[in-house]
Amino acid sequence: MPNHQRHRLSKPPPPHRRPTPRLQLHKPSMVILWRPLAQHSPHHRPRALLCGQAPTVIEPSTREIHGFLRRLSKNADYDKLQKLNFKTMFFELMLNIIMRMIAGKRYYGENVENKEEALRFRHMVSETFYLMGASNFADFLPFLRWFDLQGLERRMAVAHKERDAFMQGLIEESRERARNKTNVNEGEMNKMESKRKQTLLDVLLENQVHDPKYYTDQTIKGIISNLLTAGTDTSSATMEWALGLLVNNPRVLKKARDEIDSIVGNQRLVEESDLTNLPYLHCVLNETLRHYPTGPVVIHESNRDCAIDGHHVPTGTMIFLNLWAVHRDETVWDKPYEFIPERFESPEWEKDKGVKLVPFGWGRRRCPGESLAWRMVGLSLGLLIQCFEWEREGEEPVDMTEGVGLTMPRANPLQVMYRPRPVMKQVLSQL
Ligand code: HEM
Repeated sequence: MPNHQRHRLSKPPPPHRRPTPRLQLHKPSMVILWRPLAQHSPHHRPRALLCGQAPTVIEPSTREIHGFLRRLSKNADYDKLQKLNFKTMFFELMLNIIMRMIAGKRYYGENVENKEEALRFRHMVSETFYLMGASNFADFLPFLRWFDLQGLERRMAVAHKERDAFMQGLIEESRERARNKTNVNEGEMNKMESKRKQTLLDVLLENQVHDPKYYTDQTIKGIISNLLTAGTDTSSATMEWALGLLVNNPRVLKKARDEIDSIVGNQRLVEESDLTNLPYLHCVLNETLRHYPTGPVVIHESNRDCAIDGHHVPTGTMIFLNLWAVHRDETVWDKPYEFIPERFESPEWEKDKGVKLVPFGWGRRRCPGESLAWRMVGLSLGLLIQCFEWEREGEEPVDMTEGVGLTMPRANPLQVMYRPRPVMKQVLSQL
């Protein structure tokens, strides 16, 4: 940790008053500690929503990923490698998956139902993500807020209003559908239901009926916004890093493909239920998230006095945890800068799980979307490996420079050579 940051830690109290250390962190993992901090409410949070609603999630995401494969293979040449610039492709894929889960809608790519609504959504997303990553001088010198020199405060207010109106529109639509459902007879209802799966919004509005004080419209809008902002960028950036790493490491790519070929074969596509039988793919994802944790800095607050590395940390201290540094700590990892998925194959690794590798954070604020991320990213990556050949453009490795942003974006869009695998031609033609 740089000295200018270290001196901000308060001095440890005398040994007899030192509390037992609660956070066991390696040196480079601590960045900044300071206090005090505005209290946030530890109110009950509906974590179970992401784990418990699996059936509504799986099917739309699989369909969405199949659509993505179709687009990649449609006009591709099976005999010749061609260049592919991913630009925002994975980001749009993840947004479509998550919006299908939330509201049964997709706003990117082919067959978008409501073009005008899609345009509004896309504008809202690009503005939100821009503002999330923008550096506001007023955060460091609060009096500057009065002048709003960068115009960010005004833009944030406008964006918030637009987002709120958009989300409220989705809530009203879902509410209207629920109302119609209660007004039709059973036969008609079965027909309607077979067309449309229950969405997360439907579930949240059902909860509102039972617990209106907690599930207000405001809370529901907050939950949706949170899922959209926390779940899309992180997952799509992980996909981009994973594919870049694989293209730069053909040995690993081949091993992952051999595993898929031997377990799943070439007569059908990888399915979500296959993921548990593909341990090497799992290792590849672990190693990707070790190199590029797409939530690289996690912010927690100490809820009681504790000690970190001998320094007293009082209650209410805001703690910045640098996961990127934890994952590259030479005292913890063997050859931390090399891409070696095999390191997660050793039985030793089982003991260190959740201690050395923490891309989803830990504790009660740990990422609630972890299992969804594993399924979305694991399935997408598995299918890309199964269906296509991937190579770098020339002799030079794919550029892996890290850009600036909250979720460790690439500095430059991922650009690789690809072609559909001839052995998968029949399966791909049926998509
Ligand atoms: C590879 C993909 C992902 C990574 C690396 C990731 C990583 C993280 C990390 C590091 C945190 C902070 C945890 C902490 O404070 O200890 C977090 C929080 C969160 N994540 Fe994820 N995440 C991913 C995907 C998702 C997905 C798919 C969703 C849901 C759609 C999601 C929803 C959330 C939410 C709502 C929070 C905030 C939790 C809170 O504040 O208590 N994440 N994520």
